[in-house]
Amino acid sequence: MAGIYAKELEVAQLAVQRASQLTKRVFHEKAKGTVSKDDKSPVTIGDFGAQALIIAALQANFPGDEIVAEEESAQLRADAPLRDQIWELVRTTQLDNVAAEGLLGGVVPDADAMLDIIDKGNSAGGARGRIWAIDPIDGTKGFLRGGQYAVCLALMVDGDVKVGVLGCPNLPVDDAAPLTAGIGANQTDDDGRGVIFSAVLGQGATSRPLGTGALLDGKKIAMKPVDELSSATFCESVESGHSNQSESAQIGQKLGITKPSVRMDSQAKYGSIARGAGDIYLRLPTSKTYQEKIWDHAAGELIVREAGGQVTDTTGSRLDFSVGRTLASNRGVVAAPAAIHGQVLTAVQEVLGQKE
Ligand SMILES: Nc1ncnc2c1ncn2[C@@H]1O[C@H](COP(=O)(O)O)[C@@H](OP(=O)(O)O)[C@H]1O
Ligand SMILES: [Mg+2]
Ligand SMILES: [Mg+2]
Ligand SMILES: [Mg+2]
Repeated sequence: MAGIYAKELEVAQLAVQRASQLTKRVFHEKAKGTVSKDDKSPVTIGDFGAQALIIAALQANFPGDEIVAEEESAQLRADAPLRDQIWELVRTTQLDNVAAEGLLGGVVPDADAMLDIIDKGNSAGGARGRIWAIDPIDGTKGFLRGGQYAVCLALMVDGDVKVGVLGCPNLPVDDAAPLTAGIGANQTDDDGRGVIFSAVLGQGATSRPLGTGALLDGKKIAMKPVDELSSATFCESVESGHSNQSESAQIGQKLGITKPSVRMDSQAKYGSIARGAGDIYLRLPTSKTYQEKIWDHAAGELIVREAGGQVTDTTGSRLDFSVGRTLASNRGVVAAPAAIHGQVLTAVQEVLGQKE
């Protein structure tokens, strides 16, 4: 039965699959064409190329939709060699499935068209209409370090996330493979790796092997029931600048969790807890001013909720994707199975309350 948003889901999965093929090529190269953005964060030819391929696919299918994407082309317009490197990747990355490649609209006409396509991701977001959120590489620092990263795409309608897709090239295909401390470093996308997580609001969440052609069969995923909170696995960012790791350690202690946190980059954390490979994801603000970006959370948040989880910020409010390009009304993220989310949130608030 083709459900509501069936076409959006299919196009989104194929677009993420194709963009992941591009990022995988760059992942294996020593020189990843890294440049520094205004905020000093890194961006690579993989980020720009993946964004171009995803937007091209969306425009071929949903030309009236708005797009909020992380990257913009300004730096490439001032750097022809960098632009050409990206164009070469974009021009030569296709799905081996001809029908799927056709559905995505085929090859972008030329390098200038590619720059314009990248800039189609400049929507201001908001509470009205159909808006896609794209993070072409989430966890760019992990991507550069050889850790986890994710290609992320979500559709919001009137400010609500309806469809979410995450491509995680370096995660094991096996949903049952538990998170271990090593999963955030020295990763590969060799055989047995690469998974797409997807969800449609009200229709549950699935995982399927990433593959390179027609979409492979998906399996329903669900969060693992946590009988004993003390044996739960919690995950957080590798980057101490992105999430306060000393507070999360105190929260873990309060909950009686003895295992150290699993640190991994990107929304691979959301996908991993959604399939029960881990249990809790904490993202604790490191500054009073930083606003989380909608593309860093939209897909993962839906996937976790559709797998039986609850996701709030540290004040207990649902994440509000309707207020623009950032989650301006939220602070941090607390994601856990619905049955224990309240307990986790209480511990979070006790620890954060101490520093007020
Ligand atoms: N001070 C900060 N606090 C929280 N998140 C931050 C941050 N500075 C950057 N980020 C975001 O953290 C994301 C990565 O998350 P994680 O640490 O979980 O891997 C980055 O996404 P990109 O890698 O797409 O730029 C970036 O948007
Ligand atoms: Mg970035
Ligand atoms: Mg990101
Ligand atoms: Mg990114």
